Amino acid sequence: MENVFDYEDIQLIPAKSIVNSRSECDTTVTFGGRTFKLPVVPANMQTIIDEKIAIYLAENNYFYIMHRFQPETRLSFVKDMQSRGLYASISVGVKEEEYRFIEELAAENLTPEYITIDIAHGHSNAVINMIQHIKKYLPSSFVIAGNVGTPEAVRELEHAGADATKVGIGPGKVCITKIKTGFGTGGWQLAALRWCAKAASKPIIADGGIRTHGDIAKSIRFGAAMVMIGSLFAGHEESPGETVEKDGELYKEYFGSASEFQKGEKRNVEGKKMYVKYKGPLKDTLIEMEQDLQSSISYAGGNKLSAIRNVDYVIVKNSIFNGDKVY
Ligand SMILES: NC(=O)C1=CN([C@@H]2O[C@H](COP(=O)(O)OP(=O)(O)OC[C@H]3O[C@@H](n4cnc5c(N)ncnc54)[C@H](OP(=O)(O)O)[C@@H]3O)[C@@H](O)[C@H]2O)C=CC1
Ligand SMILES: Nc1nc2c(ncn2[C@@H]2O[C@H](COP(=O)(O)O)[C@@H](O)[C@H]2O)c(=O)[nH]1
Repeated sequence: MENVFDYEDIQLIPAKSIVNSRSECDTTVTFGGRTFKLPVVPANMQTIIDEKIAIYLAENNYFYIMHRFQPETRLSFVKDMQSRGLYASISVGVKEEEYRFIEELAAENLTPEYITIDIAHGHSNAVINMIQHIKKYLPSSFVIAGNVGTPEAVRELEHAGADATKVGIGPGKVCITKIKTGFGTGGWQLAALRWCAKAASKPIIADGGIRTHGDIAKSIRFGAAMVMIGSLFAGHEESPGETVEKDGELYKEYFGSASEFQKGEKRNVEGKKMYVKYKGPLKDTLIEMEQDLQSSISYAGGNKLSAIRNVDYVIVKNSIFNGDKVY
């Protein structure tokens, strides 16, 4: 493939501003029939989201996807969210018991508004069958399928009935797939996103590898409708991970969904654990993300997110950071 690059190799080129203040720029996005404040979703991982955070995000018009690692709580989670008048957005895997879970939801007349099929190698018959099963039992759920890293995979999952696909195999901060298997989009996630987006006829979620708020704008430029983020959302006051103190500083744990910490065993491990500096309240990060994205929109010469989609860009061969630290 020609033109392989990643987030840090790209700079978007400014266009004449049409706003008098960045606060005029609208960062909202419509995804699956609902409008959200930001085109951003915290990763559906156990150290990133729990029920309390899901409620906060839904109540404040942010998109969320609950993880699938406490399967016994999912049915009551859907009930609880919907009885509060909130949307329900859950994850499933592809094992046999997940088929029964979908049937159970249908039998109880519970239709989650969003269902994400969350497996490592989403270009598979296992995912295609699960998409079709969900569409048969819960036809009005919006189905997100992944993860994938090629246009063929996007087309096949869309053709099977997926309403959106999630792109990113191996670019994550706690991912070791690239090292353990030699495969994935790690190191060229942004180019893979562009490649997949050209083939897509439905929305794409860019998943993994976001290290700065500017990377959100770059994802939008290269075809993402939504951006899934793990590490930037780890380490908050509300984050579910364990908090530890080291040399007088607070840190919180962040581990991969395919790590031995998640799995409880050392089989097919493709994730690791790290400690992230304590960041304070989640609300502050969401506000900063919104302000930074408003600024991105203004540099794009517009007042809506869509302005970013058309900007020119350059590939900066030696990395935009020139050895600087991000913060
Ligand atoms: N985005 C990414 O880069 C990655 C994300 N993850 C995350 O880790 C979690 C666990 O993922 P996963 O292991 O898929 O989930 P599961 O452990 O639930 O596995 C799902 C099913 O797919 C099978 N499977 C898994 N990997 C492959 C493969 N490469 N080829 C064929 N079959 C496969 C598994 O069987 P068996 O275990 O017997 O092979 C199992 O039956 C998820 O949350 C996922 O998102 C993991 C790796 C990469
Ligand atoms: N290869 C692995 N990828 C994983 C694992 N757990 C989660 N993930 C993926 O990472 C992103 C988050 O990436 P970040 O760069 O924003 O931190 C997440 O959404 C998953 O797709 C894992 O164990 N192995």
